[in-house]
Amino acid sequence: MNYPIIRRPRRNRQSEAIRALVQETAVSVNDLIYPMFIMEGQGIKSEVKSMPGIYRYSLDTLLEELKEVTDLGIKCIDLFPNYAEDKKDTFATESYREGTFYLDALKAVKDNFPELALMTDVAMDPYSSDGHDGLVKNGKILNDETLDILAKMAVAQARAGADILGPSDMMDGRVGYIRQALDAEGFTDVSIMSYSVKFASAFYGPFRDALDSAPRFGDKKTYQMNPANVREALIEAALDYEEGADFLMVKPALAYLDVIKTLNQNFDLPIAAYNVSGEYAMIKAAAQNGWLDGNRAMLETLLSIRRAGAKIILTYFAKEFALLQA
Ligand SMILES: NCc1[nH]cc(CCC(=O)O)c1CC(=O)O
Repeated sequence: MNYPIIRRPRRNRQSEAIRALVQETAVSVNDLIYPMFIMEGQGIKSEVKSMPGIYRYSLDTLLEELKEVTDLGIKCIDLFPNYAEDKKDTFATESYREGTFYLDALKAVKDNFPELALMTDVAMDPYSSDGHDGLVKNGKILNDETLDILAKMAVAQARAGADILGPSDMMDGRVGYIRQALDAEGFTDVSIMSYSVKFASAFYGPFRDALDSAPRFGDKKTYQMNPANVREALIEAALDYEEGADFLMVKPALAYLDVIKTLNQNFDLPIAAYNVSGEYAMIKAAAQNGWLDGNRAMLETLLSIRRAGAKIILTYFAKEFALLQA
């Protein structure tokens, strides 16, 4: 046969060395934020059932774990508190009261690991007896009344040493409101990574197990976005940009790679994506059953999120990824 093949893309795939030369995207441990869970107590390391390899720590065991995590080169963690049911109330009072185990833990983490960038979540759900991200009245989630609580929470977390605050509540106007509250208290250097485009997703299930924070009634569809929408994502992102966010986040990641790409093309701020609990659980479950190669699926997943345009990935795989590189 005499058909002339002029362009042979396979030439650029013929060896490991050449493949490395032409590789367009890479994942580095520098890109990763490791979400971790803390609870009150001592000597606790309790595995989250739906998230194999992920634990709820008490402060003492968390500090031990952080030694390992930081030695592996992880530079940022996002610390979520698990509150006992009897500490929760309508107003999420524990989220900003001085001397709570969580705020004290933030201080301790910062004292012990001053180089570590410490991120926190700003939303009412782990502290709310209604399990919602905002204040509930007569079955409705109130927007403007929630902002006051979020601002108190944000200032308390900043005071405790948080470097990056992650408003994950999806109330309107919260980034600007929190920015103003932080600046008024002198925390002009504390960053805001806004959960700008957060969808009402089934993939948060395991996280809500970890924190016992599932909504007690209804769902989150009046504040989290409809998974069908991407043009609306531009509105949310533009508002957060104007209100002073330092990073824009898309959450979840895998079912929303097009949204990540759209944001990356339209905004010059660093784009983050949250590879959420359900996305982690799916790969873990399949790997445990021997249905796929967990490490390869992890690497491919992280790479796809970077390729879509996220510079930063919040992922429960952070430690495993770092261990593989080490
Ligand atoms: N507002 C709280 C919050 N912050 C991060 C997640 C989910 C993270 C994950 O699934 O890994 C949630 C849950 C939710 O909105 O219901």
